[in-house]
Amino acid sequence: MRRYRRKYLKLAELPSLVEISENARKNVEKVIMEFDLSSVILISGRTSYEMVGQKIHEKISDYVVDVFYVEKARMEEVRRIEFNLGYTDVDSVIGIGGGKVLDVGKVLASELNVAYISIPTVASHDGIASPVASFKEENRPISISTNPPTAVLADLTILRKSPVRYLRSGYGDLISNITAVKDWILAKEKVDEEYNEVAASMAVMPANLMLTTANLDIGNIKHLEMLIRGLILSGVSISLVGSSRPASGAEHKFSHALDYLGHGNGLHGEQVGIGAIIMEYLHQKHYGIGDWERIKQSLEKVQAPTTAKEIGLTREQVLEALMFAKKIRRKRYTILEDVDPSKEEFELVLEKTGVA
Ligand SMILES: NC(=O)C1=CN([C@@H]2O[C@H](COP(=O)(O)OP(=O)(O)OC[C@H]3O[C@@H](n4cnc5c(N)ncnc54)[C@H](OP(=O)(O)O)[C@@H]3O)[C@@H](O)[C@H]2O)C=CC1
Ligand SMILES: O=C(CO)COP(=O)(O)O
Ligand SMILES: [Zn+2]
Repeated sequence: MRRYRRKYLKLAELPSLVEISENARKNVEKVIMEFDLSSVILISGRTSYEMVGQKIHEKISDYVVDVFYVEKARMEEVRRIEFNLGYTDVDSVIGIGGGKVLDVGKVLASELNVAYISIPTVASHDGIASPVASFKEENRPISISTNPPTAVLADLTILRKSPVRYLRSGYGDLISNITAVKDWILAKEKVDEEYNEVAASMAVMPANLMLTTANLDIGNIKHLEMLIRGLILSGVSISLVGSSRPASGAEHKFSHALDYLGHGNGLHGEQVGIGAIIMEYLHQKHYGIGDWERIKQSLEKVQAPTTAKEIGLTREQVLEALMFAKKIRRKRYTILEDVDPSKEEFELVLEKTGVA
């Protein structure tokens, strides 16, 4: 009898409202009113509050019942806020900040079962609109499933002024969807995994669009808008299938391995960008599909790192992480499971691609 495989077939919960504009920050009160909210918890970081949050807070102070600063991406922060809230009536959480703040806000809103408004002040990965939070517990990275944000307000004026290293990281996370989706197709073909064409297209098309954009410059408002739209679509593709499958393949296993081993100083998107060069090379070599040089050149174009050294990694550490990556999330079938590359093969890939 045929196995029931439709694990992704369920009613997807998606953000109800997404605004990407140069003035999105000015529409927070409008959104609060649209969703008929009255008791807002504001979550921010010290810097993001000073740079962005304070002004928004002043405008919506009638609705805000409490403000919390997030220091760490940990469950302990969620518990601290919940403890301080006690039995306060809350109908929404607004997160204003980087990934750390947005992830804590996401978990908090999910636990309180209230609306969540995500206002990114840096865009370093697709977590700005996804139902995934990434915490570090006892020095180990873990991915937690949450509800997706109810609304995402991405203000291009704020993001254009944010530190460019984070935008470059966001670019790496978007580009990494190219190898993530190749791995998903591989899993469909080799182990009959359920595949969702709509989610795959949402994840990979914006990445391909960026790869083919002439004179790519993420400081240019139009290109920045494409990047942010791509990251949001990537997050929504995850919501659509209830799994990070469309945006996380072998290149993410490599990044998780680096985090797990505590190697280097790269941001998530920097690590998966380099991972994408390596995995694209392997796809090209073993199945004749892909163009690793195009991925490398596009990362270079936005000045994102393409070598191990740039993110504080030695060749040995990269090799260790690549071998360790095979042990991460074994059920997610990727090129690592299909080819099971040896250390010698990885050494060759690092040399050929110039990664290390
Ligand atoms: N959910 C997901 O899918 C994923 C989540 N992650 C997680 O996300 C986190 C990393 O997120 P990331 O955004 O890279 O880093 P952070 O959230 O740490 O934010 C980056 C830094 O920039 C500061 N900052 C924020 N906004 C501005 C601004 N507009 N101008 C200047 N400085 C600013 C922050 O200060 P302050 O905090 O004081 O405001 C912080 O020091 C990690 O916890 C990681 O595990 C990583 C990958 C995927
Ligand atoms: O980073 C992510 C997608 O870009 C989330 O993926 P993970 O489920 O691998 O943490
Ligand atoms: Zn990612």
